[in-house]
Formats: sequence, C-alpha cells, structure tokens
Amino acid sequence: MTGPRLSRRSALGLIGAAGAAGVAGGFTAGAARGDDAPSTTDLVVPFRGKHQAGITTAVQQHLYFASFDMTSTAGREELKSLLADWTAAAARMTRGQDVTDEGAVGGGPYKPPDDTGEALDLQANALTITFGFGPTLFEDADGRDRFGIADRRPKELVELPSFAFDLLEDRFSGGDLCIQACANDPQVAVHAIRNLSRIAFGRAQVRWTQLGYGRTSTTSKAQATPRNLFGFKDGTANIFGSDGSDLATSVWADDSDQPWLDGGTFLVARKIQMLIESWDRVRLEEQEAIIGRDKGEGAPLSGGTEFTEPKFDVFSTKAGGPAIPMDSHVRLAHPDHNGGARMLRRGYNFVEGNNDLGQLNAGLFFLAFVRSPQQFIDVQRSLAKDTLNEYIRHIGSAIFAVPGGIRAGDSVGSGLF
Ligand SMILES: C=CC1=C(C)c2cc3[nH]c(cc4nc(cc5[nH]c(cc1n2)c(C)c5CCC(=O)O)C(CCC(=O)O)=C4C)c(C)c3C=C
Ligand SMILES: [Fe+2]
Repeated sequence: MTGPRLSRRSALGLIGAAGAAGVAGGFTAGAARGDDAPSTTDLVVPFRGKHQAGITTAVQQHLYFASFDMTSTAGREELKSLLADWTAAAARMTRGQDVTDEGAVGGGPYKPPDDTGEALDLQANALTITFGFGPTLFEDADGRDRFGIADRRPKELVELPSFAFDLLEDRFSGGDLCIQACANDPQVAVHAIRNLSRIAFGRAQVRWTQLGYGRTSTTSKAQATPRNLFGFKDGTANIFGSDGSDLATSVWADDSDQPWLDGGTFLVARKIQMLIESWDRVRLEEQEAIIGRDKGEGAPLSGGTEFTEPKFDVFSTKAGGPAIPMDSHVRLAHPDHNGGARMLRRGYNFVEGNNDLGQLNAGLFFLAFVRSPQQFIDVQRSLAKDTLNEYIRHIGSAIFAVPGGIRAGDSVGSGLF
C-alpha cells in the first residue's frame, strides 16, 4: 500500500488478507453494502452477500450498463461457463484488481494481456457489478428453449406491455442478459463492462449499452438528493437501503415462483429522452406544477420541506385547485394513487451529443428495482395523464430478473441449471 489510497496493483497484495470482505477503505462488509456507506474512491463494496451489490448500495456517481444477447451458436454449456467466468472477473474487479492474476501487464510480451489496462492505478471506486436475465434467455422470440432453462423462468418475467407515448427503438431495448456497473470513477465502470464483454467473446455479444454520468437518485440518507436534467431534486421519496420493511415489501422477490430469485428482484430499464430546450422555455411556476414539488428545495407544493409527505387534499387559492395538481408527476406516481406500489429508483443522467438542430440528445436512464414488474406497470400506466409527457419520450425499454446474492464459491445464476 502506498499511503491511505489503495491502487489497483497494490491491492493485489492485500487480497489474501482482505478476501471478499472489502477492507480496503476500512469498511466492514455490512457497512459498505448498507445505507450509509460514503462514496469514496477507495471504497470496496463486497461483491458477495445475501443480495447482489448495486441495488441498495449508496448510489455511485457513474454508470455503464450493458445488455447482451447470447450468440446464435451458444448453448447451455456456453451460458454456464460464461456466467462462471463473469463471476470470477467481477469479483476481482470489484476488489480493485485486474481480471486475472496476470492482468494487464503480467502475462509476458507474447500474448494479448488478460486485462485491458485502463483501470491500472485506479482504486476500486465502490465498483458494483450487478447481473440480470431477460425473458429471451429462457425462451427466444421463436419460442425455443435454447439453454434448457425455460422451466426456470419466473412467471412474471415477460416483456413489458406498451404504454401510452412509447416511442421505443430496438437498438435501446431488450436483451438476454444485462450487467449494471456503477462506480465513482467512470473509467472503472467502463473498464468493467469492456472486460466482461471481452470475456463473453463467442458466447454473448453486446446488444446495447448506456453510459450514465450523474446519479439521479439516492438510496442513502447520508447522500444529498441529486438533480435531474430538468433541474429538480430526484430521489427524495425513494426507497433507501436502510428501509428494511419497504425493501422486503417492494424490492426483494422472495415470494416468486422460482427459488433462485430469493434475495433477488426485477430490474426495469427505460431510456427516456428529455426535451431540454422545450423544458427550459417553461415558466418556473409551471415547471413546479408539472412535477408537483418546488424546484429549489424539492418540497411538495402542499407545503413543508423536502422530506415532508405530500398532502394531496390541500387546496391552493392561487392555483384555484389542488396545491399538487391532478396531472402532476408526483401525484400520479405516488403510492397512494397506485395501490401502494413503490420502487427503488437508481437512474442516471445521460447526454449524448446533439441533433442537427443543435438540441441535446439528453435524458434520464431510468432504472428501478421492484419485487414485481407489476409495480412499474401500474405506475407507468398512471403516468399516461402526466403533463411531464409533453417534455419526455421513452425510447428504450428492457426488463431483467436479477438473481439473489452470490455466495462464496458460487457463480451468478447457478440456480438456473
Ligand atoms: C414509472 C415510473 C417512473 C418514471 C418513468 C419516471 C420518470 C421521471 N421522473 C422524473 C422526475 C421526478 N420523479 C419524481 C418522483 C417519482 N417518480 C416516480 C416514478 C417514475 N418517474 C416515483 C415512483 C416517484 C416518487 C413519487 C412519490 O412517492 O412521491 C420526482 C420528485 C422527487 C422524488 O421523489 O424523487 C421527480 C423530480 C423525470 C424527469 C422523469 C423522466 C424523465
Ligand atoms: Fe419520476
């Protein structure tokens, strides 16, 4: 070790002692996974545990998300070996190590290095790698059970229905498998996906990817609420890592029809374009009415401060109606109007250049973890009346079952076989 910071290469020497417990930043396994873990660069988040990391983990600053399809020639054995290889590499990278012992520079000059090297000298940066399985892994579009696992498909793992205003594009949608990599350094997240894609060569290939540069939610009360690209605080009413009973009720799919999903959850991903230039011409008062919260503090328009519960029956003389308008986002998304449905949101901002008119291609990569996809479906249907729809477009969509935590010596998805 070279002082308080732990570099990728110096981390190698520590592994025997630290194991998977993640002592690099001085945090124990429980503290690092839990609600109040600070987002430091030298933090190691334990890869193994009851649940996969990257769900309740305090949201890191950067995301690189990849959806994969198995190649047309791959069968059951290739899927099994891929998941085992991904698990081994992910366990190492989350500890701040190269993907193998030989790594980027230790394998001699006569073969391509095992690790691509761009994360050499970077620390673990709270890297989490979270795996999920799409409906097409269990049964493809032609109804074929390519991997002999059709009877392991959770009955709720089906493609999402169409919603009002959907403008979905295939190039941002679907996938047999997904990997969510989150870290406090973008290069660490990109390195993880790049190396896992490389390991998949011949067995699975990237279908689409998404880079997220700034978190738009928080899962920890120790984190400040971030802002989305419309300038509003996002994540105020989220489920936090410390909300044990809410996690049990709304996130962990412990009662599904598939035992391998115990400790797991469902992940809904939506790529949502935000019409920034149109939004920026909207009066502040109207922006706040559309969201249902004030822009400065994030307090509900019914009064109070950021974490005050919204009161939907408060009347505003100025508005001449409910203080939180009937067609506002917060009213329509609130559990009170969706049979109690809640979700753990973990989305990221994206900006991807501009169109020919100079308008930004920007938006929210919405990620939500739910016990049942129906929770998302109910809320998204309710949002059909949302005035926010004038300023957003859903252009990508995918759903994945996220297996429970990976135990010592085990590989992700071993319960499928
Ligand atoms: C179907 C689920 C949701 C989509 C899609 C969605 C898109 C979306 N949201 C914002 C901005 C905000 N959302 C806020 C709250 C909020 N949003 C959802 C669900 C979806 N949002 C829920 C369940 C909630 C919480 C409702 C509650 O319990 O009060 C807020 C307020 C702050 C907060 O609580 O996070 C903002 C702001 C945008 C811009 C957007 C699409 C681009
Ligand atoms: Fe929202």
